[in-house]
Amino acid sequence: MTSCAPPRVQGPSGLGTTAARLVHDPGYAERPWGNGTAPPLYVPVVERINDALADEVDDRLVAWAGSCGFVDDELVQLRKAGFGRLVTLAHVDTDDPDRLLIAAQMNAAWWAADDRYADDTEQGATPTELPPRLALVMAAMDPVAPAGEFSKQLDEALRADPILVALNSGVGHMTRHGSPAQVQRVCYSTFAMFVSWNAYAAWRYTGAYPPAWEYLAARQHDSFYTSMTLVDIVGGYELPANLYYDPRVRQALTQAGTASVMVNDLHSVEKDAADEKPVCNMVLQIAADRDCSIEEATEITVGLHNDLVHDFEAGHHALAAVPSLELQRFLRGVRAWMGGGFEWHATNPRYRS
Ligand SMILES: CC(C)=CCC/C(C)=C(\C)COP(=O)(O)OP(=O)(O)O
Repeated sequence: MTSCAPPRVQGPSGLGTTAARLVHDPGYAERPWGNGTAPPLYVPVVERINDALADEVDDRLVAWAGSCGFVDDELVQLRKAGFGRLVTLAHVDTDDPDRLLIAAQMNAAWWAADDRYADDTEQGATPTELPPRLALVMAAMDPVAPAGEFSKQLDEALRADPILVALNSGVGHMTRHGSPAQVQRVCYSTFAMFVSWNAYAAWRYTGAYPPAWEYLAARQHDSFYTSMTLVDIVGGYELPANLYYDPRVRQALTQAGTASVMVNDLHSVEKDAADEKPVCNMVLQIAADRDCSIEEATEITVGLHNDLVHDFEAGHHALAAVPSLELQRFLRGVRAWMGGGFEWHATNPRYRS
């Protein structure tokens, strides 16, 4: 019997991968951030800044959000957040605003769910309501099979909340551009992310916050890995599932996703600490664990971030030997996402205290 599975990854490993650290790759740079007092972050360089394209995507995003039921100040805040700008910085292998809109819609909707259901007490997030809300999000993203009289009430619930409408609509748009395997990849990494959100909710509810190692393990699934699942759909090609899930590729992608979300934690310390139920954050968990200052915990988090990026870089170099154009394009796309994600956080009003 012949197999139609793509070849398993067999790039070099071992010494060659660590040697990559010794050679400076011009695709990366040390960048100052925040008020400039913390050590610099080692990040991929930004490959594209195109404000006109970003504005176009943001215009389309805000019009779409209005059609999902977001109103007035919510639309103003959405525009200000600049998710169109984020995806234009991060997804550099297309200039097509309709494809970029897929990523803008999904990121805006994920962020809205995160703020309103999980993190932001002022916006109505409560730990005890989170799990059932997330169960409905899953139904909005991955249609529940028709169930006679029970479907009517479900449909009403899915239409009653703009976040659910947005996630349903965003997946619909993604489905028009991506294959079934790609779409389910996005859905299931979102659902894994929700397990971490539920863990944070339990920690915030009991007040028994996790040690840094446990938070970091949860953060791997609640990271920009989820955003990076969109790289090939937005780019207009498909990385086959058996390459996407190859352990060495997966490790590189989780390193990239976690590194990028450490950039978020570094920029969010004040915002996360200020909530009446403080939001888990690597800097805050390290400071609590080690009874050290925020400055020291920041330095440790920067070190962790930089190690993750160096490890991604080494893994990327090792995987360069794999004869798959899609894999090479995807890894370049993930590298670009990290660079664009850094630029967005460093320049976004959401993270300015
Ligand atoms: C993939 C994605 C955008 C998921 C939503 C969850 C999310 C907003 C992040 C992974 C970013 O982390 P965090 O919730 O800490 O973000 P803010 O600091 O509130 O911007």
